[in-house]
Amino acid sequence: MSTPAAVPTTDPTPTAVRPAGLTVDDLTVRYGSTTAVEHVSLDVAPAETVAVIGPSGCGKSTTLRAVAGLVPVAEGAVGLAGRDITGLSPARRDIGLVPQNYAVFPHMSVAANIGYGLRARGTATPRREERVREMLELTHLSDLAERRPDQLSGGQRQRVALARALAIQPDALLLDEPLAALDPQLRGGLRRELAAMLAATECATLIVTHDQREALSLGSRIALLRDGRLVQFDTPQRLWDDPVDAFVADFLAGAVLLDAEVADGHAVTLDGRWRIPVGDLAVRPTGHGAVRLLLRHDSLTVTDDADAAALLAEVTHSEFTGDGVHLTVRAGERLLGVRVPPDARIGRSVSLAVAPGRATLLSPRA
Ligand SMILES: Nc1ncnc2c1ncn2[C@@H]1O[C@H](COP(=O)(O)OP(=O)(O)OP(=O)(O)O)[C@@H](O)[C@H]1O
Repeated sequence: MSTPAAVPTTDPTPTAVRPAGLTVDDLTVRYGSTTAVEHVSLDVAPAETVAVIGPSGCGKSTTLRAVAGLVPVAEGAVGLAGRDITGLSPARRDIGLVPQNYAVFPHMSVAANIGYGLRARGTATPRREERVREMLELTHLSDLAERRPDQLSGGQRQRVALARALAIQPDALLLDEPLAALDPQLRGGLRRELAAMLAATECATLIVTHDQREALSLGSRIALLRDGRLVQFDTPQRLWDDPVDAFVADFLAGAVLLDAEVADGHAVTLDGRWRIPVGDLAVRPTGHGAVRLLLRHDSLTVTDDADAAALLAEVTHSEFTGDGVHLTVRAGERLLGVRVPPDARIGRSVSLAVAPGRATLLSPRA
């Protein structure tokens, strides 16, 4: 197990004026000739949790590392609690970091691990012991205070790392894939526990994950990155309901976003190959013109070949899911998903219709 990241050794900043939480302003980070993060801006209010999400290599960890001061900022600024911390060393940032492998000191007890940052700051023993007790309680580790990390489960070690990061009462908490190393069976329970623990803190929390479910359930807002750039920064609901582009729709919800045109009571899409009666759509257009059609996994059904509004599509893949079969079909250049009952007799092509009220029309994005 690797050694933990540097822990702040200075006294906390006076708390008189602390207007803002964490701000990342036009951040660019380069590793030599590789630009890992490009012009990313986001903010996290005190007591808020923002999830940073995106495909592998999109710059999530780099964003976190730049906020922690572990990689240099090429352009832009990082602010915390009303001060510019861009040029500060990691130790002077009042930030608690839980790195990807939630490293803890293997030779120290749980309690000593949690109290480490406080000791490094010279916090008096009675206050330190009180704070360690509070953190043990918050993370449900009181009974394990004297154990060493190798006597703990993965989930318990993760809680020690979290408790240690929170013990110093940081202004910001950074969590890099906090549940990634855990068994899938453990993750659901720990996700709920983590949400409860984060709700009990006052710090601005930035959590990196590549798990859509984790982001949707833990973040009050989500920053979605692609190729080092911020694609959308919004509430989970708005990302779900109104994705800015097809990438966001697909990444977060496995949904498909098609450009469409409304004319003569139909939404026409896929280069005119599919004319969907607007009465079948969840949101009916008020006028004519360009719209976007959002299709989710339950938006389509297989219909009769004689259905005039049907779209003929070629089946490219079928996957048994227990309660049904998930078909991937090709319509022109686009791949769409449709669920059918397990006993459905499906040939090499299918006729698709919109399940009434299950596909949504969105306004075009500027
Ligand atoms: N130390 C480094 N030196 C050079 N390039 C790096 C370094 N660390 C990361 N990169 C590159 O920067 C880009 C962003 O990497 P980063 O680790 O931030 O992505 P990520 O979104 O966290 O990925 P993952 O989900 O796989 O952990 C990638 O192209 C990566 O290869």
